[in-house]
Amino acid sequence: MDIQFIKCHGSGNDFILIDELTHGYTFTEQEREDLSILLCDRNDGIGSDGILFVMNSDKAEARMRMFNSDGTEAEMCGNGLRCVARHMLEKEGKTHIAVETEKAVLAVSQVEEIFPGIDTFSVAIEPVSFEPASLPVRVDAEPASKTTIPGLPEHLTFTAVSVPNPHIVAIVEDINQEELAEVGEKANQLPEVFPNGVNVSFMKLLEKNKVFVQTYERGVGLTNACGTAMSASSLVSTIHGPNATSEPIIVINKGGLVNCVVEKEKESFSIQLRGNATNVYEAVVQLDWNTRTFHVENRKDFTEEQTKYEKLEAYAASQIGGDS
Ligand SMILES: N[C@@H](CCC[C@H](N)C(=O)O)C(=O)O
Repeated sequence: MDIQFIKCHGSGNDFILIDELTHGYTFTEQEREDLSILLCDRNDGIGSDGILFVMNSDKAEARMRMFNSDGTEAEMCGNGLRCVARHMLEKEGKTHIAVETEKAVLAVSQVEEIFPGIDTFSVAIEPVSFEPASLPVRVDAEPASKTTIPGLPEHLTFTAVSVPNPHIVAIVEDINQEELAEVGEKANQLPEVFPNGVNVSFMKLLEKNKVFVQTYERGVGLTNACGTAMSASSLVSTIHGPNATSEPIIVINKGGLVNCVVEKEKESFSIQLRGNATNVYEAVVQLDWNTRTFHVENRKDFTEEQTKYEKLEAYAASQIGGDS
């Protein structure tokens, strides 16, 4: 079978985008899981943090399903949704549309550049909930806000929030990547606390409305950036940190930067996540389903986009010079 795909990224969180809608692919659930494990492999596959499947929707211009590199499906993916938004906006020739995700139909649009030369896309991150059952998380504190978590190091306090995939965020003085990896792994081996697993982020407050976030992603491990984690962290920084709602919060990450705007209406929160959606190359996977072997053909690189993105990357790196 030939499968056309686009290799793309949001803040260096990289994906294989497969448009089932346009190409008329009809994968089974098992095939989507198998494709994710096979193609995302960084040693023997194409290598990526996950696969974005673009599908038909009765409620919106398209539906996005996101599978992590271990083959598990996530409720939501912020960086991935920007890539799907770009793909669909270009396809439809529009500046704003809606995309169906597992828990909500979300508005996506092209907006003002967050960095010179970087086409920028904004996606709504909702529903947002601190309700422990929404992650779920099982701890004594309800909601789990700035609390220690049994099984995780006692010097760290976490706030748990679903956006709507599950996140815990700790505000730290300095980000220790090795510790984040250990805590992330451990948190995902605590089914009595996190029955569905959890994405774990460390956030360093850099200055008012500017933070640095790194994430251990459920189903993947440490990634360059996680869009929903940066959204969840921005929200936490308005509650337990100095940052403001209704103003852009710059989130520096290992792969670049994004802006998050946290909106509060009565007791409800929603977040706008704004950032790049960069195409790296497009190609075709020639896959033998029987032997589970494949090779990639007809690769076309989007070199100009990469060059522009390198400037953003260099700027972001300069903002976190001393951190791991
Ligand atoms: N990197 C994504 C989130 C992907 C899903 C996550 N690993 C999960 O299992 O919840 C993002 O940009 O939000």
